[in-house]
Amino acid sequence: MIIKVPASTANLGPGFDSVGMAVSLYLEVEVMGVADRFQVDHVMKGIPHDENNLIIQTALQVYPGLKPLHINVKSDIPLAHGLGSSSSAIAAGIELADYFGKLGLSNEEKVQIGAKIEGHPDNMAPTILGGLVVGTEVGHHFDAVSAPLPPYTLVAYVPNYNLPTKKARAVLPKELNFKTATHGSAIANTFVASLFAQKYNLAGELMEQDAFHEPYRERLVPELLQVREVAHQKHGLATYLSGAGSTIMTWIESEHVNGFLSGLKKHDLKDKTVILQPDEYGVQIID
Ligand SMILES: Nc1ncnc2c1ncn2[C@@H]1O[C@H](COP(=O)(O)OP(=O)(O)OP(=O)(O)O)[C@@H](O)[C@H]1O
Ligand SMILES: N[C@@H](CCO)C(=O)O
Repeated sequence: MIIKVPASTANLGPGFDSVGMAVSLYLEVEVMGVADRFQVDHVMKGIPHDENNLIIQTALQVYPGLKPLHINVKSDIPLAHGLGSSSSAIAAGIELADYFGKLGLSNEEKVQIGAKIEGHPDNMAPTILGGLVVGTEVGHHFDAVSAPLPPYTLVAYVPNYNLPTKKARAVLPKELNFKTATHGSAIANTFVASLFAQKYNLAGELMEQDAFHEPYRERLVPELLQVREVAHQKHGLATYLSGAGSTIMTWIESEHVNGFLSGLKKHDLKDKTVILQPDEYGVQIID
């Protein structure tokens, strides 16, 4: 059995902690068989190979009766770079638990469990459900609504430094004043409405008007404004900090991708770029 889990891009500007989209980079977990102790084969630096691995930790949390397994993990998702690697690992763990524990979890239950472990649902929901998802938890109940898939290619500019979510959340303010909060919320509301109405020019404009996190995180990822500037010159729809960073995401029509990539190089923005598409399927089990 192989569990195939997409990466995700969260926030999309003003949708802090509530909007995210699955994208076409993947984590694959192949179950090799039962074993005497948990064994996780992979080539990711600094990631445990035993029961301390996040995938196994999650599986054991969801189904404590899980017997030791030997699994092989392959991943294209860079760690701590704002592409939801931890949510993808957690989603894989939930699937392992569901499969071997015969738990029969619904997608909604999986999102609920994952969001609790991750702490916020904006990566978990699209990772599990696929597509572009808007969601929140109120009380102990999680609600997610899927929006139409946007007809854009995504260019991820992946700086060669990582940015753990914990560090990127530590620079956020503890409080916002009332005026900033209500205006930020109005921007986010109108942004979400424009996604559902498929009014992408308006969505693009509002994606660059976040008041909740980018103003505070810009100094951690100074390339954000530079990449955005190039995107404006090269027909990009919008550029935002993907998740907690460090990846900078640009939505752009496919015919303009090459021009944008050349523009980045010309402006000495030479870190890795990855061309992505929205993933509409979410986590999949391949028998
Ligand atoms: N495939 C994996 N196997 C085990 N642990 C993983 C795996 N992928 C990610 N992790 C854990 O998650 C951590 C990264 O989580 P973090 O929330 O900081 O960033 P991210 O999820 O990549 O980005 P963001 O949340 O901003 O989208 C890694 O340092 C590692 O501890
Ligand atoms: N919404 C989260 C995504 C990263 O996990 C943040 O921006 O901190």
